[in-house]
Amino acid sequence: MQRLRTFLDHHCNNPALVSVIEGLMVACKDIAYKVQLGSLAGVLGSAEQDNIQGERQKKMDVIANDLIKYSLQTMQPVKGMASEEEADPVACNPDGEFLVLFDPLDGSSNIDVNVTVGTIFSILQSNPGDDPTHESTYLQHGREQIAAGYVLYGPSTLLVLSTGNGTHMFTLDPRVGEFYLQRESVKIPATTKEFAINMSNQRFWLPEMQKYVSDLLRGEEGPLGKRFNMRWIASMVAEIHRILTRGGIFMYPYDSREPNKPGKLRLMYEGNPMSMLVEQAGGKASTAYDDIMDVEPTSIHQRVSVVMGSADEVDTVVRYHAS
Ligand SMILES: O=P(O)(O)OC[C@H]1O[C@](O)(COP(=O)(O)O)[C@@H](O)[C@@H]1O
Ligand SMILES: [Mg+2]
Ligand SMILES: [Mg+2]
Repeated sequence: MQRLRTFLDHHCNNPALVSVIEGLMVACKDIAYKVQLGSLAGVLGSAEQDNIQGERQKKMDVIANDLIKYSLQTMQPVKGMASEEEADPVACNPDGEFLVLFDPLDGSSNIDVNVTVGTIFSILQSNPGDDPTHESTYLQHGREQIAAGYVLYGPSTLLVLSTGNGTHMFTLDPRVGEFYLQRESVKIPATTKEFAINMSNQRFWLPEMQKYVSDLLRGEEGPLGKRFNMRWIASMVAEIHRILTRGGIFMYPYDSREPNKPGKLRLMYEGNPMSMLVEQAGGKASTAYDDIMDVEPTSIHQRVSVVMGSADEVDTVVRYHAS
């Protein structure tokens, strides 16, 4: 079995990037340990405060954010960071070369019911002279990511990673504290019969999305000509992991509940890194109109409509929106 470090030494010819990924994994192993202990470590429940997005934080959102933040601040190659749980970017080493954007705990509404959550991260190259306290420093297209990944805290702790050369899965052996290669160059099947969407928002979707989902629900009797199965975990990391493992389509589209926002999920630390992992595995990632990684970033907490997974099914959704 190949250790993460050995794999990275062979597949990533950027030692500074390897050291950042390894440093992130030290923090993520600590998060995994605390998530596993749960109430025994006193980490469940609400933090009784809201984040910048007006969402109530869980204790574990704050703990995970602090663990990653403090570890990035000690890494020489990291110039700055932006997090879902931080209103503003945080400066690290002014001479660093990388910017790290992250969602410290995705799906955190699941933490109190012992369902899978995860950490999502995106790594960008910084330009010399850029100010790490300025939001504009971080506003690069998804295509410019040099690495993206997530760590899944489920029955096993997994790292799913791309440095631009395929998407690879690693499993943590908690007995020795090492990640080992589980699957190299995963491929998402182009077709699927499984979809994931929060159906309770149906009446708020655009008519095009309503039409697609209602055709899909008609199964083999409808125009899509096949019977679909549905899953909704309310944890994007867990849904994308299922899709990377066996295919499927995941959607959190625009809806009219907050008409001025393009969607619920965040572009810079949810949409973009997941899009890179999905595309590197042969899938597609769209807003229903354009590729997510081509969306022009305007703020670090920007929202985006998300349709990603099996390529043929994403194409079908885009066709419904083109007509
Ligand atoms: O509760 P809803 O509206 O179904 O939203 C679920 C979605 O929200 C998220 O939990 C948002 O992420 P956070 O938990 O990091 O805020 C996604 O993981 C998930 O897909
Ligand atoms: Mg999230
Ligand atoms: Mg989160």
